Amino acid sequence: MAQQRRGSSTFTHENTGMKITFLGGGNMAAALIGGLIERGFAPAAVQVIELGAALRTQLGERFGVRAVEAADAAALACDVLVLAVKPQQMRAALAPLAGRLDAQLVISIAAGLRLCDLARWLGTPAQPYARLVRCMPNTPALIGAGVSGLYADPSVDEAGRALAARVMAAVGSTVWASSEEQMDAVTAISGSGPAYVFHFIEALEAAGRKLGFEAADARKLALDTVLGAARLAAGAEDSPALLRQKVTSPGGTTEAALASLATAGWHDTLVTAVMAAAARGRELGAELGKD
Ligand SMILES: NC(=O)C1=CN([C@@H]2O[C@H](COP(=O)(O)OP(=O)(O)OC[C@H]3O[C@@H](n4cnc5c(N)ncnc54)[C@H](OP(=O)(O)O)[C@@H]3O)[C@@H](O)[C@H]2O)C=CC1
Ligand SMILES: O=C(O)[C@@H]1CCC=N1
Repeated sequence: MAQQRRGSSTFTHENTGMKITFLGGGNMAAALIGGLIERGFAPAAVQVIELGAALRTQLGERFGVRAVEAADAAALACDVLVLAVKPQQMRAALAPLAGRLDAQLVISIAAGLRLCDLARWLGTPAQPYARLVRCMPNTPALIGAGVSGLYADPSVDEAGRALAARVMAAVGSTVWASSEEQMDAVTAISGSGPAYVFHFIEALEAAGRKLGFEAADARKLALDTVLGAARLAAGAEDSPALLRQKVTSPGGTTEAALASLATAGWHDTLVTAVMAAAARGRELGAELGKD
């Protein structure tokens, strides 16, 4: 996998001339739109096609973007179309677009769905639409701290690949996958990953409550520990394993906790959980693309 540094340059419609439309305006689209706008992308260059009326109003009020119920000509007059509906909703959502795209770069952020199936659904029987990139972002994109995996259809040219990377780099760091199969692994590690970390924070917070802290203090202790440890690990030359050892005094408190985690099989349980997520991604792709 090739890694890229987090981008932080000003990214406006005026200086890129780029228009971006989202199909689906839910959690992940909102995180990406919020991240792009926060980093200087002009709201006037962003459109959303979203079925839910309440969500359309909310997106308009929150971000100042144009939100429409169906893919009208204005919505499709974009450079980048981001497919951000649930995998199970994708085929039906793409049906009204089939055969209507010409040069737009299509970025799918859907878990599991394979490029070959998206190309079929977006194109015509005679001509699948292959200007497609699979990306897997995560919700910290909302604060510009996401990480995204990308994999482009081999037919996508260098300009198309650079455009996809530019969009995702505006909301965090990027990693190119070397095969499409790796996208299910990215989904399992970093796409779903924030949920594992939030779950860990919940558990640390629950322990704080059990040990007598008020809710606010228990949360602060848990959150600042995760934040500080992640920042330390990100900036350190030492590996996470070495950093862990440096916290663990022989015969001390950390050793007692880590022994308890080892007895519970915590490390292997987490690895198994990530494998289950990757397997579910593969299964979704096979299930939803089978005909
Ligand atoms: N959430 C996450 O952390 C991440 C999600 N993803 C991927 O992002 C995609 C979106 O996930 P998420 O944002 O969580 O899902 P959401 O359900 O929050 O968002 C999807 C939105 O699309 C709407 N929608 C459904 N069908 C259509 C249609 N035909 N036209 C327009 N809008 C439509 C849905 O409306 P309604 O609710 O009424 O159906 C919903 O508001 C998924 O494919 C997921 O795999 C990727 C990375 C991380
Ligand atoms: O749970 C899911 O399927 C999506 C993909 C990665 C994060 N959320």
